[in-house]
Amino acid sequence: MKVVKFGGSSLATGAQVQKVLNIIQADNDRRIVVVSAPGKRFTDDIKVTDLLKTYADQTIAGDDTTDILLTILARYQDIAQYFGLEKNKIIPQIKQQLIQLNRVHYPSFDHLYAAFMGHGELLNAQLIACILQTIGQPATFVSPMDLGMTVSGSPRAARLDPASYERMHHVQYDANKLLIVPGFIAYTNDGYAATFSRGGSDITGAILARGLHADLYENFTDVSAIYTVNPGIVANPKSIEKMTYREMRELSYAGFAVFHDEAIIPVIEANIPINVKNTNDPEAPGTMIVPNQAITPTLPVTGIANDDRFAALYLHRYLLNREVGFTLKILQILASYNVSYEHMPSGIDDMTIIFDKSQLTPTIKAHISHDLYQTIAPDDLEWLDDYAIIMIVGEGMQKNIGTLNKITAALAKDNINLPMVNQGASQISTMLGVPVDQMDEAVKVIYEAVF
Ligand SMILES: Nc1ncnc2c1ncn2[C@@H]1O[C@H](COP(=O)(O)OP(=O)(O)O)[C@@H](O)[C@H]1O
Ligand SMILES: N[C@@H](CC(=O)OP(=O)(O)O)C(=O)O
Repeated sequence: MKVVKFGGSSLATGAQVQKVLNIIQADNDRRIVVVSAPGKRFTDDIKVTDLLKTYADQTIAGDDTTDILLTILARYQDIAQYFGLEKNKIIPQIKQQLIQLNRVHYPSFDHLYAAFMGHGELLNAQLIACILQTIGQPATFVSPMDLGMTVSGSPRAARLDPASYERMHHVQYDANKLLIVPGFIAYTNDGYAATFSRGGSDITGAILARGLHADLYENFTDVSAIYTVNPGIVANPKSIEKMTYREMRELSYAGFAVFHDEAIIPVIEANIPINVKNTNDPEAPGTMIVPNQAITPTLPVTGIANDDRFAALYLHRYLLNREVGFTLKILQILASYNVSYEHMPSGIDDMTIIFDKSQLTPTIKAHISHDLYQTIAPDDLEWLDDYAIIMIVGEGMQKNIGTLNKITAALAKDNINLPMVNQGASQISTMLGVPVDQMDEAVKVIYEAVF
C-alpha cells in the first residue's frame, strides 16, 4: 500500500486536479491520499492557506470579511466547475463551513489561526472526495481524527501525540475505497483544530505512512526530482536520484523547501522509503529517499542547501572554556524568554549562538542582552541579524579528504567572507555561516567547486 501526498501546486486548478486523479487511478496501491490546500496558479498568486490567514486577520480586526470569503470560495468553485460540479451541494457546504469559521469561539488567537488556515486542506479533501465519487471512483473523505491521529503543543506548530500510532494500528478502513485525508490540519484531544508548521502536509503524509503501514510514501510536487541545489539560485542543477534519510533531513532543515524537515522522522522510524515525484511528469522516476545503510556514496557531496532565516549572537569572554556552568546560564536565560537555539559553535573564549530569527523581537533581544550582561558579563556581545546558513551535505564527505578545502579556496578566490564554519558535529555535513547578501553568490561558487 502506498500513501500519496499531493502538494498545493498539484491542486491549484481543475486541470492540475485532473492530473492528480490520473495518477491515483494509474496505480491500485495508491490507497491513502493526503491533499494540501490549492496552491499558487502563477508566480504572484496567493495560496489558499494565505488567503485564509487574511480571513483570520480580518476576523480578529473586526473588519468586513465578505470579499475575502468570496475570494477563497472562488478557488474551490473554479476547481468544481472544471469537473461540472458548480451546482453540486459541495459548494454550499464549503461556503457554510467558511462562514461558520468566524462564528466560533476560540481559546486563543493561535487556535483561531490554526482553525482558519487548516480549513484550506479540510475543504479541499472534501471537494476531491466528491469529485472522485462523481466520476465513479469509490472514495471517502476522512478526518485525521477518525484515523486516530491527535496532536498537542502549539496550535500552529503541533506535535503528534505518540499514542496516535497505537490507535492508528487498530483503525479499520475499507481498503476498496480511497481515503482522502486533509494534510496540515490535525486535532487535539479536546477537539480543537491545530496545524503542523507551514508546509506541514508532508508531515501528515509521513505520519499516515508509518501509522497505516505503507510500503512507500509518494510525495508529489512540481519538480521532477530534488535537485542538488535550489533551482532558484543555480539554473538547471543536477538532480539527486537517491539519497539517505539523514541527508534529506539536513538538506530540508537548511532550505530544501521541497520536503518538510520534520516529515522525515516518522518514516525513518518505520524504514519506509519516500519517493518525491512530479505531478506534471509522473513517469519521471523522481528522487528516492532511503535508509542510511541502503546507499554507497559515489560523490562526496549530495546537496547544498541555504537559508536566510537565521540570526546569530556572538559572545566573547576570556577563559570561557574553564568556567563550569557557563553555557547552562546562557541556556537558562534563553529558556526564560521561551527562545530555542539552532546551533552553538564555540571556541576557547568565544561562542556563536544561532537562532531562527522569527523568535527574536527587538524587545526579546534587548532582554536577553541585558540578562547576559548581568549574569555572565561578556567582554563582547554582538547580534548578527542577517545571517545565512549554507549546509553542504553528503554521506560521502566523511571518507573524502579535501572537500572543505576545495570549498573554502573557491570562496576565498571570490572574496566571500566566511564568519563561521562548523564541521564535525554531524558527520555528513558542513555548515557555513555567511552574510545574507553574499549567500546566493556563495552557493553558486560552492556548486561550481563540488559538482
Ligand atoms: N533542492 C531543491 N530541489 C527541488 N526543488 C526545490 C529545491 N529547493 C527548493 N525547491 C523548491 O521547492 C518547490 C516545491 O515545494 P513546494 O512549493 O512546497 O511544493 P508543493 O506545492 O508540492 O508542496 C519547487 O518548486 C522548488 O522551487
Ligand atoms: N497549505 C499549507 C500546508 C502545505 O503543506 O502546503 P504545500 O503542500 O502547498 O506546501 C501551507 O501552505 O503551509
